[in-house]
Amino acid sequence: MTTEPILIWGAGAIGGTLGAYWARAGVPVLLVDIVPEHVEACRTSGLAITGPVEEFRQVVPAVTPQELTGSYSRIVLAVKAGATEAALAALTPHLAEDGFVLSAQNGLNEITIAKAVGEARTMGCFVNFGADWHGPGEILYGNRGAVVVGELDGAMTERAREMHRLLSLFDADSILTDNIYGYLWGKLAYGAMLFGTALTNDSMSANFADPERLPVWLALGREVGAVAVARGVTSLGFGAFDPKVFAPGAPEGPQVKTIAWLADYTSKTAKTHSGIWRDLAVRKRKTEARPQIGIISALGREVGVATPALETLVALIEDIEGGRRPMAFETLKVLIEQCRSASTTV
Ligand SMILES: NC(=O)C1=CN([C@@H]2O[C@H](COP(=O)(O)OP(=O)(O)OC[C@H]3O[C@@H](n4cnc5c(N)ncnc54)[C@H](OP(=O)(O)O)[C@@H]3O)[C@@H](O)[C@H]2O)C=CC1
Ligand SMILES: CC(C)(CO)C(=O)C(=O)O
Repeated sequence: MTTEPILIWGAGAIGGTLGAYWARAGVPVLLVDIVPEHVEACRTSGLAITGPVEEFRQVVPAVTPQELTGSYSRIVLAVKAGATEAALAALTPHLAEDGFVLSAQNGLNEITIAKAVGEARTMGCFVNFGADWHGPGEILYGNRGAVVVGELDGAMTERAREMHRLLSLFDADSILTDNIYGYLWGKLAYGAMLFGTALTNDSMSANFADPERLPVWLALGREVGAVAVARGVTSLGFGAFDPKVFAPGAPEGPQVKTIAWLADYTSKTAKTHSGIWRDLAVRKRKTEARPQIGIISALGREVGVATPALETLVALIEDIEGGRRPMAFETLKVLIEQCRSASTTV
């Protein structure tokens, strides 16, 4: 068994939680993060994991990118999508020739990573557990959620099996898949809806439970579903969320049931609001809207699929980021009205 640490690049909500669990299980880990106070807390007093799943404190070796030396064969990338390129520039000199970067992120960062380090040095991962970085050395682990890993080409390699074994130490229900892009597209359908919930200050669950907002969730699910199908992706989900119900021509009944399930599912977490909401309302910073949601419209255009609701969603999020619109129902209402009138004209 190798004693070389797994490098976790970005030790916030997702990377920090994985790192604390792995370190506690005796897996050698080294966190890399640009927040010096967080790095200092992790390696001295320890990283405190709080919340309903489990509470513990774990010292985890950690460095800033400037302090890092050496070459590593396994790098888990867990920065927000907007930081992916900067992180890749800094990590590539530390990636072994025969090593790989595993993206523990939302969106299709694997495409960017593969361009930077090569497809053969990229592995995909779908993470759907909920966590929030609350301050240096403090992470709320709000709920368990799907963890799925796989090679981009679906091959069942030894290294993918090993990452699955390691991820299973974090969550025993982790899955090894031959269709990681299917899971990533499934999360994009849910993720687009999460961006919609962040247009207001209401919780994810309150958003999904409100019948007035239903046309938005349906339109976003259908647009992502249409692009996925046109690109030949077989989307996969989690729990009772099956993104295939949003495929073109699919009946509305199962779609409505899926949103009702999401209202219930998102009511059972200590992380009541999405990471997007947190970026806007708490961290006061740009979200992953353009790299995570904008890319769906760009990929849709390539195959002749229009995505008007997704485009308006990104514009509204960017208006909030730029201080041009409030985080409030009146902003979501713009999208509700667009989606309502589109569904009556079809
Ligand atoms: N949080 C969640 O519940 C979930 C998140 N995800 C996805 O996981 C990914 C990570 O999100 P999350 O953990 O929430 O984000 P966080 O902001 O909590 O953590 C990212 C950490 O990486 C740091 N960072 C930024 N740029 C760099 C860099 N160049 N090098 C090293 N560290 C850097 C950040 O610092 P700083 O804050 O100063 O930028 C921060 O400490 C995202 O794609 C997100 O959408 C997926 C499922 C659930
Ligand atoms: C809601 C969650 C945690 C997925 O369950 C997420 O992906 C986010 O906050 O962006």
